[in-house]
Order: sequence, then C-alpha cells, then structure tokens
Amino acid sequence: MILMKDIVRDGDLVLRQVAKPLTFPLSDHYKQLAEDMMEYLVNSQDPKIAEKHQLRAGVGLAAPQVGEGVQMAALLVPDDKGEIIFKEVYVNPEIVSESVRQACLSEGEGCLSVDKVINGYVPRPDKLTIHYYTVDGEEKTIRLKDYPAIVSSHEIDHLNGHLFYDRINKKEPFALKENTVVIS
Ligand SMILES: O=CN(O)C[C@@H](CC1CCCC1)C(=O)N1NCCC[C@H]1C(=O)Nc1ccccn1
Ligand code: NI
Repeated sequence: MILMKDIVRDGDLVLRQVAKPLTFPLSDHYKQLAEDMMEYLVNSQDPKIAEKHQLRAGVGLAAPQVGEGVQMAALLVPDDKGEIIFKEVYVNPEIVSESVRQACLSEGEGCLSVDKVINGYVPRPDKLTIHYYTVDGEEKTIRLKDYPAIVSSHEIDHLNGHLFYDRINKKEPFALKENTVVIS
C-alpha cells in the first residue's frame, strides 16, 4: 500500500528527469506498480481510509512521484458529486494533439509532491488527444476536455520532468490569454 511517506517531494531529481518508456509485456513489478498507484488514489478518495492512513486525496499519480522513473500514471477523476468520470492507467502516454484554447482550474493547482502552496493559474490545453497503452499492452487514442484533460496534462508533465508551477506566469500569476477557459 502506497503511503504519504512513499511520495517523493520536489527537490528529488527523479521529479525533474524524463521518465523511461516501458516495454511490453510489463513485468510483474510494473503491473503491481500500476495497481498500487490506482489503489492509492482509491484509498485517498475514501474519507475513512484517507483519515486512517493520513493520505492526501489525489485524482492522479505519476510513477516518478513514487520514485519510479518510468512512463506510467494512474488517474481517478471524480465529478463534483464524487462520481468517477475517468479512471485509467496510462503507459507510455503521448499528447498527439492539443487545442490552442487553454484551460485552467479556478483555484490553481497543487501537487502531492509539492508541499508548499504556489498560487497562480496553470494554463493547459482545453482539449487534448492522448495516445497511450493500457497495462495489458492495448493501444488507445482518446480525446479529453475539461477536468480530465487538465489532470492528464498534469500527469504527463510529471513524466517529462515538469511540475505545475513551471507553467505559472512568474510576473503575473493570474494573467490569462483571452480565450482561456477557467474551470471551477
Ligand atoms: O500528480 C498528481 N498529483 O500531484 C495529485 C494532484 C493532481 C491534480 C492537481 C491539479 C490537477 C491534477 C492532486 O490530486 N491534488 N493536488 C494536491 C492536493 C489536492 C489534490 C487534489 O486535487 N485532490 C482532489 C481533487 C478533487 C477531488 C478529490 N481530490
Ligand atoms: Ni502532481
């Protein structure tokens, strides 16, 4: 079971490296890692389990955040009623196209690997097309928009050594390009 102590924090080099692609069939180690990462998200979104184990609720988790520099990320995205609207483990994900239009979360972003609060809008593509493999090696291409797209962009950034605050405008953290969608 992944706990907060297993989550690598900003400053650790693994969060700033480009993660290595995985080959198929995945070894048992990486199949287990995928399960453990998804289990963390499920546990962290369960108030009782999160309280018991002091887990910070998360909607996504990338392998480098648990010290594994490989191209794998788990996503468990709920809507504002707590219903899961997107659940997937990406292996070797690539953004094949992204909208010019940008979107950002109205409350800005945080990261389980960044302990400090960094304020500011984090502009990301409003829509994106992602090509990836499932844990079983099945190839998929999906188009996402809104919150699932934001979460996917945040996780794929982790696989390329980027953290959310890299995208905040240093001079004007709350400046926005005119056609940016603000998602609350
Ligand atoms: O790389 C992955 N991470 O760093 C975990 C992040 C990923 C999200 C941040 C912005 C887009 C993706 C994460 O989930 N959070 N960031 C830090 C604390 C809050 C938490 C969060 O937003 N929790 C949440 C939100 C809605 C419903 C339930 N829980
Ligand atoms: Ni993160």
